[in-house]
Amino acid sequence: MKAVHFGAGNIGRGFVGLLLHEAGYEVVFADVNAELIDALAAADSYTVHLVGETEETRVVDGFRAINSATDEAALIAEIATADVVTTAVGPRILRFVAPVIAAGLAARPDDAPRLAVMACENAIGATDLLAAEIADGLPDDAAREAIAAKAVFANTAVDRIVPAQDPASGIDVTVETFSEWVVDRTPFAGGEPAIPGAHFVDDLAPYIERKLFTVNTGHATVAYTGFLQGATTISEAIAIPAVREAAEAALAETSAALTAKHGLDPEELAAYRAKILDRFSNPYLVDEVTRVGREPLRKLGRNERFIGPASDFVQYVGRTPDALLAAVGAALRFDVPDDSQSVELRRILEEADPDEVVTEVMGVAAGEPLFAPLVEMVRAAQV
Ligand SMILES: NC(=O)c1ccc[n+]([C@@H]2O[C@H](COP(=O)([O-])OP(=O)(O)OC[C@H]3O[C@@H](n4cnc5c(N)ncnc54)[C@H](O)[C@@H]3O)[C@@H](O)[C@H]2O)c1
Ligand SMILES: O=P(O)(O)OC[C@@H](O)[C@@H](O)[C@H](O)[C@H](O)CO
Repeated sequence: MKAVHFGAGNIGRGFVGLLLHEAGYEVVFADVNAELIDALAAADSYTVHLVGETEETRVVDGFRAINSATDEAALIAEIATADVVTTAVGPRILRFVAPVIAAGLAARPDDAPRLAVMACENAIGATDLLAAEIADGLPDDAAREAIAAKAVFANTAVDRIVPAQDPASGIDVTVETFSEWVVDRTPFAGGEPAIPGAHFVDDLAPYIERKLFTVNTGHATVAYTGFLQGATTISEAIAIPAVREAAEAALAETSAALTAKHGLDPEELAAYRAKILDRFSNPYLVDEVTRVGREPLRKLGRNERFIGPASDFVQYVGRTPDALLAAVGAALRFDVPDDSQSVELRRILEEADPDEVVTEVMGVAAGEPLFAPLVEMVRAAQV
């Protein structure tokens, strides 16, 4: 069995690549980072260090590595003969990997088993987005039908905290011990790929929303409020009482929305929240607030970790999500010169009208219940 995985970065090596390897796949990493690809190609194996209250190591070997910026022909040939394609490149990058996946699918024999395609990104419907990018790049409906017949696209939710790595550790990766990979079973119609580390479910929506609107809402709240308090890492930030309170309050709102919308059990959600806050406190992980807060414009989007649960809270709980609004206020103050979206956010806040920021950045229209309070948050961040 062979899997082609796009994005040999933190989660690519520390989670998706590891699970595919443990499932018995020969993993072919594809990445545009030449230094990383050269290091992977020159190595026989890399080690994943799982750190927390217990420590373990796992070795990944038998992989290959292809530079997707310079060796497209080799990558197309690999996709044409693979069983699985996964990505962990970031949602904004999916459009750039779509054409080569389309070419690999086109090169697949008509009688080959359908290729399982799963985008492992922090976004609702990331695989749908990838499938749409692939379809948009094709010349006509006949080409779209031919490609659709050769692939099965399944959405997923992936959860494991993998910080930026110390360059001194080379291609080895340090990760937390916790991990969860949930995949929508329905597109496979009974023929899901054999990945023992993945959990196939009939309805992904509650899982992805529970993950994104708890782990990632909490993480981002800790990152943005911690940044404002001068914290450098997530474990440092969550040790500050005001930061922890901000995260607990935001997650109380997201849990209430999840219960009202999906019927999730409040006690189970309380235990899930407690476990997640413990994961953020992991003293063995050095995870910087700048990584967790990266790309604030993406994180302030309509279906993302703040506005998504805030609008569900208004719709299903019927109240104003004050704690989520406060977290949005902190996100609007994220000022990191190395983060191009933070720089762009600062420019937008200097130049744009608050109404425009709410409609354009957050996707909330005038007249929606969240519009006025969000405009107030933007206005306050502009002074
Ligand atoms: N790190 C985590 O804790 C974590 C956990 C769950 C999900 N995720 C999600 O996984 C994705 C990747 O996150 P990460 O933390 O591993 O980031 P990362 O920056 O460590 O890795 C991304 C990799 O993608 C590569 N890349 C960029 N453009 C590419 C292209 N056109 N073709 C091929 N490769 C390309 C980069 O060179 C990099 O190696 C994101 O969507 C993130 O939200 C991350
Ligand atoms: O990857 P992002 O930028 O969407 O979010 C940053 C972190 O919250 C994220 O990478 C978490 O570490 C991860 O989602 C944990 O499963």
